[in-house]
Amino acid sequence: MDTSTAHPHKDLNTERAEVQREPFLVALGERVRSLRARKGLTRRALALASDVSERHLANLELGVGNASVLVLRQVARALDCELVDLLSDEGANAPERLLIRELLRGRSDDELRRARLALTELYGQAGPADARTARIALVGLRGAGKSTLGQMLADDLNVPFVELNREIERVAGCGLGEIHNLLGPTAYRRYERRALEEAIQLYPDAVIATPGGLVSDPATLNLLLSHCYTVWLRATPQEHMSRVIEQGDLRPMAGNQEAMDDLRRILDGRAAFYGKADLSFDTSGKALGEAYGGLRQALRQQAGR
Ligand SMILES: Nc1ncnc2c1ncn2[C@@H]1O[C@H](COP(=O)(O)OP(=O)(O)O)[C@@H](O)[C@H]1O
Ligand SMILES: O=C(O)C1=C[C@@H](OP(=O)(O)O)[C@@H](O)[C@H](O)C1
Ligand SMILES: [Mg+2]
Repeated sequence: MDTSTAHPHKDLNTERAEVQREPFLVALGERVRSLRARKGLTRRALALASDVSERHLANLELGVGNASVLVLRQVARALDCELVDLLSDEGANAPERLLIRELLRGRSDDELRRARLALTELYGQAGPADARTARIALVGLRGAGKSTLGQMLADDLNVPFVELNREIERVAGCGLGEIHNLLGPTAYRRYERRALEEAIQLYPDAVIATPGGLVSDPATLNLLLSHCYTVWLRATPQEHMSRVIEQGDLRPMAGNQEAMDDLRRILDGRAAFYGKADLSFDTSGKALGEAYGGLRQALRQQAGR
């Protein structure tokens, strides 16, 4: 059937453009328009200020085309907002978020940490202060000694030792391998959070060895920091690697240099997050017994345990 007689060519194109408009680009365009209106700028004025043609800007505002990141950055600068404000509704279109962000702007890391603690308190997410030191959680990369030193510490303090990996398997009803391979990383993180919530409920007094990747989920990290006295067990990348190999995991041997580079990158990427722990303890260059003695002493001095 020849539809072109029923629908003139131009209408078909318009219709197609309507159908094909990508909702994300439409929302992006609406945010640009709304930010521009709030500033009281005409499209022409914004075009001038951002050095983007009026036509290009019109397309952007209509959600047509796909503006480059650099063009978006120019528009954001001209609107005096962050690039992310164009991309997400959590930004400049929500007045409270905007006002809070303004209060936090330029603060030091320590000031931000105090703001986080105050918010944790305000939203009832903090555990009682004394309960926090009763629950010691060890964080760090594979081979840090979380399982080994954790078990020794629990025996010494005469409290249960909780290997969170086992709790995750219990919550999921299958092995870690199955969770990763069959259900994927998002499901894994969900089980990990649920396992930690349950462990906090079940064990007021314990030593918890956490999985190395736990710090990559901010909600789970918040939960951990607010309910446990946390200790980052540190080691050099070489020692992480040699300890893991010594435990019989020969996989990293295959491409040692590549595996070493990966390990370094993972450690670099996580260090600032592991660093949020209440205590950092360096295990490198120490025999196991010596490391344990040092950890025990640091806990007595810093946490009164
Ligand atoms: N100074 C040290 N601190 C911690 N572990 C050490 C040290 N020296 C040797 N090790 C060995 O390194 C391994 C650490 O592995 P593990 O406790 O399983 O770490 P994680 O649970 O953090 O992955 C253990 O076999 C432990 O005996
Ligand atoms: O560092 C990581 O990304 C991981 C470390 C492992 O835990 P351990 O640190 O307990 O060995 C593993 O269980 C986890 O799935 C991923
Ligand atoms: Mg372990």
